[in-house]
Amino acid sequence: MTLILQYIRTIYLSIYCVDNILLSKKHNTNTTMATYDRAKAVKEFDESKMGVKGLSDSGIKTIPQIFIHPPQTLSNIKSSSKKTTSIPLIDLSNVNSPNHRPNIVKQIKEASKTWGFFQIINHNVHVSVLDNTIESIESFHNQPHEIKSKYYKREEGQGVMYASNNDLYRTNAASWHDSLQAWMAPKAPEAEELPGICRKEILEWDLHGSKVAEVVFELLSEGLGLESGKLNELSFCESRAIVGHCYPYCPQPDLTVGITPHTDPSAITLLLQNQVQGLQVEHDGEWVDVNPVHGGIIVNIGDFLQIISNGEYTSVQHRVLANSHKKSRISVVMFLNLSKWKGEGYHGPLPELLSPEKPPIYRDFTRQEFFDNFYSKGIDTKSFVDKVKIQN
Ligand SMILES: O=C(O)CCC(=O)C(=O)O
Ligand SMILES: [Fe+2]
Repeated sequence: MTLILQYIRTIYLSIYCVDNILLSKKHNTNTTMATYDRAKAVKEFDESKMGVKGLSDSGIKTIPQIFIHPPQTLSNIKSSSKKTTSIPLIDLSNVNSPNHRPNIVKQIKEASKTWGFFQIINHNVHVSVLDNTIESIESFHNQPHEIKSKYYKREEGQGVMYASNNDLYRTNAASWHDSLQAWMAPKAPEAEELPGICRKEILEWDLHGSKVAEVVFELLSEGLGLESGKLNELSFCESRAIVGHCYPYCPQPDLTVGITPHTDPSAITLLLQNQVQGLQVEHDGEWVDVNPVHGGIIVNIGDFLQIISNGEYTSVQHRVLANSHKKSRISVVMFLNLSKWKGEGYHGPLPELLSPEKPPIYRDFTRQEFFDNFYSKGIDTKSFVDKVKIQN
């Protein structure tokens, strides 16, 4: 995923914006109109720098062809999600109480195994911090074209970016969302490049979110029967990327998607969302809605943790439907990633988890291999996990 690409190239913080032109060029979908020049249409859209929000605000009644997904992506887009089920809700209020902690660890372990997703409440971050972060991302996306377009960049490796159809989310058709992305790291000089309109709030959430992530990693370590600090030793919390998505109203939500099904390459991801529904998680072969819980923080397991936990935890596919509500859907995602620049070395299932009864189900791999993989592919497949899986 391009997150990882950025990760390779940008040690410190940057914000960027990209679109899926490059991929669109590679994956020109067949079209019934022989005259339709997809690459040209994508280029024009990109050069307009208006983003999906701009298109939506212009009052269009039909979406441009570049956003129309092939039937295979759309076939189950309307599949009714189980209304009675939802991802586990875990209350962290007594997380430091020796009486309650084992039960919380048990819940986290179970959720990470069966769902790959859970939602935490009473996590010690004031709800106003979460609300302000979401609102500031919304304000960024609501800015007039003249201001927002200054941040619009699509070349990889560039610093500041606001995104339309970020190529993190590339697929063979554009998806109906814009993003603003920030790389966070200690002493990041590029923090100055964050747009003024959401800078303060992003930095605030970065501070609190990192602490939440540390606690979650402790609980996940304990769930694996490891020392509490084991996963934090791998310093995922030092390599953070924050992405502020905006899914504006889509006039034809049955023809496109907000984000195509994918798993995250991170160790874990923290996600905030406003009250507009759209995120779905695959569970038992069905798509289940992730209902907004005010003040909740959604956590999901990424591919990297699935591998190093030797499959104890699961990185699960999720997607976002195109937004049929008039109000924009906003989500703020914090990826806690493997650090590219922390030396060389091999990764793979943690040796502490292996025994003759529990042999490794994934082989070891180098950091380079991990990053090269995400550099070269989109987010639509889970190929790295499949690639390192030991076949027997
Ligand atoms: O917007 C969302 O709720 C999901 C975003 C997501 O899956 C991602 O950025 O990887
Ligand atoms: Fe994701």
